[in-house]
Amino acid sequence: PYPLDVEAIRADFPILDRKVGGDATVPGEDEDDTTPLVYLDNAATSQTPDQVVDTIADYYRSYNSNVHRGIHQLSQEASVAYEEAHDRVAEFVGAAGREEIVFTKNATEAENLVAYAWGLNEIGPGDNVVLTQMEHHASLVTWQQTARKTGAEARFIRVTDDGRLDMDHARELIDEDTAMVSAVHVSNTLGTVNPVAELADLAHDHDALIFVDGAQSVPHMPVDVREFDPDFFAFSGHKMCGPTGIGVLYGKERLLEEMEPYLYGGSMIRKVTFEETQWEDLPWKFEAGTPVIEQGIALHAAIDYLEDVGMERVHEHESLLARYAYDRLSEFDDIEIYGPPGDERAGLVSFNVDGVHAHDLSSILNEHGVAIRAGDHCTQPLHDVLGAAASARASFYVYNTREEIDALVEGVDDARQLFA
Ligand SMILES: Cc1ncc(COP(=O)(O)O)c(CNc2co[nH]c2=O)c1O
Repeated sequence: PYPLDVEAIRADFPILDRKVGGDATVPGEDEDDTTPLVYLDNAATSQTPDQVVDTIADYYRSYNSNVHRGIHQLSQEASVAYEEAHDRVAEFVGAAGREEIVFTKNATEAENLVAYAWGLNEIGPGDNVVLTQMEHHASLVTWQQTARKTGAEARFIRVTDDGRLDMDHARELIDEDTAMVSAVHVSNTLGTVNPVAELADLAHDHDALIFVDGAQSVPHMPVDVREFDPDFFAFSGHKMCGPTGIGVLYGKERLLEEMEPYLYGGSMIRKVTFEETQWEDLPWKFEAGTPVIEQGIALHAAIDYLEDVGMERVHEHESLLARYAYDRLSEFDDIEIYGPPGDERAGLVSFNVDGVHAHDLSSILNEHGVAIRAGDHCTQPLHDVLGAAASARASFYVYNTREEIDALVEGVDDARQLFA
């Protein structure tokens, strides 16, 4: 049995009834020799339930308007919905309120916002920024380039052979010259869940800030920033049943208040004269121009959907699938699985099959209707550490089943036979 009602959840995602392969290019057309879709690429992007799609359609059908309280009913309705979406996100991650929640277009932009609006002004020669070897490019490249521009040193906490952070090395690297620690909460390649509370304590003990990348944690487990006290925290709506085009930056109000905006224009101002400009209150100061209105309202609906399922149950379900996938793939002695053991990881498994390039494996799996990700998962330096140019990654969500993992394993076995 599963900790959640998978069949009821699957009914909310019509895309999961898709047939792929054969000559079906769109549903309903000639569906001979096609196979049912098995969607196992959720770390890249999740699917979107009817409840969220309906929310988007309803917005455009009945109260689409620009926000910031135009003097007409549609704008009032859209403004309230957009502002309340910030309140809902704040509640979901344990923030104090909407003034600590900035909507961006994705998690990558959230990282860049802090690098530009805080990093370029606060980091200088002699400082260092401490990252980890398992960072996604959204944080690794952003802080690597910020260090380069400011004359600071970029340091990288080592990953151990079983895919965990080397915390002794972290204690060595984080010192009195550390300005920022930027660490991924859950690795999108290894599935490792990092000790972010311990990292935050290390940073704060040295008067450094910490930015935690929550893109792979917020969608998959209960997250409360009050439990690990990050100064900044980022995630994306499209990985958590929401639409593309929205990310979230959580920042401590005190820090966001002190920071200068780095995108200027309408909506983010209170008063403009030819000589000077006064900024709008938080969080609007960091939301220049027409914001991600529909996306914010849809993210609110996505959070309602996930909370209705229950984040504890989401986490339990994915842990069960991760263990099952890890155990099934471990049956083959020519498969290398990256990251910690099956019972100590988030809901994804990256691996390689001896003699089969990840891209070839992915295309063979596609013929089986199985969608995984193959490549470097925007963690190229980590793949250098792993000694692999690419890896295959299966990643799970609330609507996946053990039978879908069996289909994955069957396709992997076919590929092994083909290339053996
Ligand atoms: C840990 C992590 N951080 C940041 C990002 C960036 O999120 P975005 O700004 O919404 O793109 C991703 C997306 N990861 C992936 C995107 O596609 N495959 C992936 O593994 C991620 O997994």
